[in-house]
Amino acid sequence: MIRSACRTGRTAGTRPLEALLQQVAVLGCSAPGPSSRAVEAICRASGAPTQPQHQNDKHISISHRHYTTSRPLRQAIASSPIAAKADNRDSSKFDRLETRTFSIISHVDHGKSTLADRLLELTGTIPSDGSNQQVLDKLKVERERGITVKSQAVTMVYDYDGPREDFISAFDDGFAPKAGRYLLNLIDCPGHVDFSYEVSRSLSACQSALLVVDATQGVQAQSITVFELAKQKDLAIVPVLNKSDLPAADPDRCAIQMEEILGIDTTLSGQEPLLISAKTGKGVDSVLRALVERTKPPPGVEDGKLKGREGPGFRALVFDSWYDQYKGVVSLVSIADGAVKKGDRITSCHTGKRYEVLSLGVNSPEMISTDVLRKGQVGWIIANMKDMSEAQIGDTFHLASEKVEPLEGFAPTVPMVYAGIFPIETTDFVKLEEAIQRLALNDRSVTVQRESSMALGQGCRLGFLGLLHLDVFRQRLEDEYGHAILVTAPSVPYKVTWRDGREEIVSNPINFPDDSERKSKVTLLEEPMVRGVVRCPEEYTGEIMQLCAEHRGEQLEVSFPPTASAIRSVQMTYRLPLSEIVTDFFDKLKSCSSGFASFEYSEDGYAASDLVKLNFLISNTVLDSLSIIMHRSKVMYNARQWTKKLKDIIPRQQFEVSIQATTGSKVIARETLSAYRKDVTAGLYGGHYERKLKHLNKQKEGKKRLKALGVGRVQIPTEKFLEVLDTRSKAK
Ligand SMILES: Nc1nc2c(ncn2[C@@H]2O[C@H](COP(=O)(O)OP(=O)(O)OP(=O)(O)O)[C@@H](O)[C@H]2O)c(=O)[nH]1
Repeated sequence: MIRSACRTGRTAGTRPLEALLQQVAVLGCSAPGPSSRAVEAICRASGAPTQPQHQNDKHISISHRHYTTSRPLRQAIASSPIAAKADNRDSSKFDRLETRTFSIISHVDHGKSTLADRLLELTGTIPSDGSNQQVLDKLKVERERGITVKSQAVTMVYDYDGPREDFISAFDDGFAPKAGRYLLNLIDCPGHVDFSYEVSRSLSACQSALLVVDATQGVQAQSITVFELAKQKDLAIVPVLNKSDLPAADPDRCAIQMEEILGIDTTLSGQEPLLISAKTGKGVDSVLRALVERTKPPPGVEDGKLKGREGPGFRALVFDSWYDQYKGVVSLVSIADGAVKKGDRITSCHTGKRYEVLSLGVNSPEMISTDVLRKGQVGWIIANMKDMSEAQIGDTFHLASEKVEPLEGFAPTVPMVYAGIFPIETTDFVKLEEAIQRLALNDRSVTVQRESSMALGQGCRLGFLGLLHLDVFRQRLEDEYGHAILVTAPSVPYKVTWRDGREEIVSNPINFPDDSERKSKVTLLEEPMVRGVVRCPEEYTGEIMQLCAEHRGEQLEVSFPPTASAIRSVQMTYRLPLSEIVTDFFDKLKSCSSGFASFEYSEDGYAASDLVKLNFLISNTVLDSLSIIMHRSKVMYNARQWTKKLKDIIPRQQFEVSIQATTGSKVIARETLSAYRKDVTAGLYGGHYERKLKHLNKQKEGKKRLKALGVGRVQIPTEKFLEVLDTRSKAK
């Protein structure tokens, strides 16, 4: 099969199309060039199966490579009338329409993805038979956890029947939309604070934002954060009150909150909240209407008005990119000015490299090829990029023949939580690093650095925006990499001010100053703080206050927010060190409140802190992967706990092993693992007393030598070591 596919690749230009169509069957239906829909149509017409028989069959990917590198084959298929028909049927409806791009933003679980489903159904983008649920949550981890972690863009066509008689423009210039067909680009954003970067990036491509608020819960912490992000980007805000079907819904109270907390004057025309139920679909049509009426057309210069170089030419902002096994590097772009079509030569402002546009199109919700992408559209471009790193998020694409000003990119993110990731088998490092790099290119908020540890070998130190972010990345990595990985306990970025006035952020304990060098080298040590809001039924107040105090929390505020139910709830605001909540805080909170407490946190600067580096020595050699930075008040307890734990897991050796916990040069806890005496004389039966003595003396020598080698010879079984890493984060 390989040989036959290769042959087809080489001689494609001279073979009849029918013969090529047969080959399409082995190429799979998602090859670039003509859209997957077109290839599917060709396959159907030629009686070939539309899916490869075996998705993981190597033969398919090899023949696929020949397909993508063979221009005659690509062109032959692209110019097939069946492909043209299949593509035109879908793509022509997206061209030359008025466009509006909007995001759905909200606090976690307020119903963004459910609303997105209803909007797609209402516009006929997906069937409304209920078979599609959360269509935009495509990742395995999103479906498993029921949360959105990655923004998704989808294009819909909406027939707007014109403003009603009582329509009052929300804009000062009396802007009124015309009746007709509109192209609406929807970007569904994550709700959790750890993914705010995704939200901010997606909002750059939008003109408006649907701010969804759960009418039973009202405005929440993350509603405020995402609202502020949208305001910063100067977007029109369309307030939506969701879950109106629930008896606990209180839209009047929510409207007051929107006024008081967010400053939205809900009595003004164009700002009144829309009351809907995304679950039942009630009122959802008013959302589509409001989007057209309350959003101005996208700014920018149309194609065709650029002659004589009056406009800025074609410019597109890359706001997402990913690697598709079949299609190669795909860039998701928002077209700011002009237009781009298949075959155009484009340049990246970031690298200056030139590419040819091999195919382009929109997501609706699957990838559909179009001939052109125009100003205001959001779509994908496949150019002949070899590597994911060429599709930089925040980059600007322009026509190679023109000179343009790059569009405003995205500010880099600052990680809040760090963790080391290591392969279980040290020889697998290259494979693991490759998988990390690939995933990090798709999630630019992750920072990656190489790290090596004496016990764990070569690995990477990754920075994340929060604990959930770390956990989701770990899961995506395991899915992609296909093996279990080893993640060290999370640490946070500490701030060290050195005597020479230099400020340094240190997240790896290896680089943190020892207690002994503190006086001479360091003037100030600070740790990151968070402002955490705990909400729970009143009966759990005592336990939760105790838990926060144990985690060095300082109480700032206590209030009793109104609730629809009869149970009184309490809301407590604390200032806590971030390091205290990156361990087992959530688990403890859930268990002491029988699962009823919720906790949200946001960054709250740095605070001076008495921090210490705790080291562990096995036979006088530092076990670097166990070093940890912590507050002095916790050092003694942890030192004792872990030296005991280490003693339990290290197998007895032929020599005595000392296990010490130290801060600087001071040993604060110690355990000793006594040697077992190997019976070196066991094989000598009968025998001479002198011969036995000779062997015993030899053993003594060996013991001395082994002891000197220290931890190098103390073999700690990996799974036992993992146990310590795990317990360590729990014990803290
Ligand atoms: N009763 C009722 N439930 C709803 C409604 N809209 C959403 N839900 C439910 O609320 C839960 C969360 O909905 P999602 O659409 O996943 O919320 P989300 O905001 O996308 O969540 P994240 O992406 O994790 O932030 C789901 O169980 C939905 O079925 C509604 O109008 N009425």
